[in-house]
Amino acid sequence: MTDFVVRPITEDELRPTFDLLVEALHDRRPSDERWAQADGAWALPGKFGAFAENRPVGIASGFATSIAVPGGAVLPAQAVDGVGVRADWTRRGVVTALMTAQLTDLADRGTTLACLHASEAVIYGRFGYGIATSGRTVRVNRPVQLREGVEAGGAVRLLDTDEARAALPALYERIGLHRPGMIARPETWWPMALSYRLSREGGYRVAVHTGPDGRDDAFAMFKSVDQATAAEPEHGPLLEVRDLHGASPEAIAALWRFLFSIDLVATVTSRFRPVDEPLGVLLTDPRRVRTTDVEDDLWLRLVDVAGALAARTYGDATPVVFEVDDRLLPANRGRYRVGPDGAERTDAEADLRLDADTLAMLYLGEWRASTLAQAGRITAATPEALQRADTLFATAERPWCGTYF
Ligand SMILES: CC(=O)SCCNC(=O)CCNC(=O)[C@H](O)C(C)(C)COP(=O)(O)OP(=O)(O)OC[C@H]1O[C@@H](n2cnc3c(N)ncnc32)[C@H](O)[C@@H]1OP(=O)(O)O
Repeated sequence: MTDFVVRPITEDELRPTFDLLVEALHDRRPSDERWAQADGAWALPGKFGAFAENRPVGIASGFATSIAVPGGAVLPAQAVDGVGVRADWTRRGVVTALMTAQLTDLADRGTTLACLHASEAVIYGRFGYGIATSGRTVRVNRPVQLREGVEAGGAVRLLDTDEARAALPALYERIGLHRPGMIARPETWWPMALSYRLSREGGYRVAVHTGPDGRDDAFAMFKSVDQATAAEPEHGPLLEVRDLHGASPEAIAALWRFLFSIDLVATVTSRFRPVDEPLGVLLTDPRRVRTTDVEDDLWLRLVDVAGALAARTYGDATPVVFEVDDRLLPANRGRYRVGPDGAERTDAEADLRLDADTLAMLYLGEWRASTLAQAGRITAATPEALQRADTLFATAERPWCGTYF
């Protein structure tokens, strides 16, 4: 018997459900001042609550965005930005009911994809989400020297808070969704991201690079973290870089050049960088760059499998027929023929069988079908069908999201 109901939340339930979410994530409820700074970013559309005796016991929140897929198409998507269940209501099916309501609603409204960042990797596979991008943590020990020939043109300037608020949304939009996995940032994303980070407490500063053509083409946020200890009082600060984006590899390299040049810094770190970012090879000594972690980043869910498969491009190989199982959205079940000319439903015999979460892992090009088959996630009629799938789904660049939500 269900002793809770799931429904879209109402205006006066916004703050109680936000409080519930931050407590589930072991954060503190926002003060009135911080809630005001968020400036309506926790908005009504896309939020389902679970209620017992009219009090919230669970929340699944999302906002509408779009996501770039291989080949350059940008598809309608929902970014699921907050899922939490009150501690005294966990393991009673609350999140299952919320995920079912949210995904069914997205399917009814014709949204093609859903995506999220997961607090734990064991939660979302059962709802058809799969790891679709990875992020690398880099640690760079100064001093470093860039190789001759690395872009040195243009200029970098620091923005004050008001300038950053005014400039960054348009700059991100102009840089564009140039890698599969990148998402559009709606207006409501920015206040939540900037208000705290750019405050005195948040401590982040913003650098913008202007290219030789006089146009701004890259930006980064960074903050200094004290590393001095009693034993090492002169240990220089660590520079934590986040949200670094550029319109071209040259613009990104020019911004790294600036960040590596800041005086007194001992170490530069950044989390969730693209796994294939060529940072080490910019330097005369590539060993100065260490990869200290590689983590799952964006989890993807194909809400409309036929629409999603038809929208991306594929490599050159003989077509493969996939049989997809989808427990939560049964309309997606069936066989799909995927080839260099596109993808469509078919009645032909299946070459490969897989679940919705595994298809999501393949979709942006992060994983090879043959690797997933080795892990028992794909059943193949022949090994050769796996090789064809590897070629069809391969992408030139690793997918990357680069936006935290
Ligand atoms: C996108 C984001 O916001 S990510 C943030 C997710 N939120 C958090 O991590 C906050 C803290 N955790 C929570 O709020 C909750 O524990 C949630 C949301 C993770 C899970 O909610 P619940 O209502 O407990 O999940 P529900 O009861 O529907 O469980 C469904 C299944 O998943 C399993 N499951 C759920 N959470 C976990 C977990 N953290 N670890 C292992 N298994 C889990 C359950 O055991 C259950 O399995 P079963 O179907 O085999 O019985």
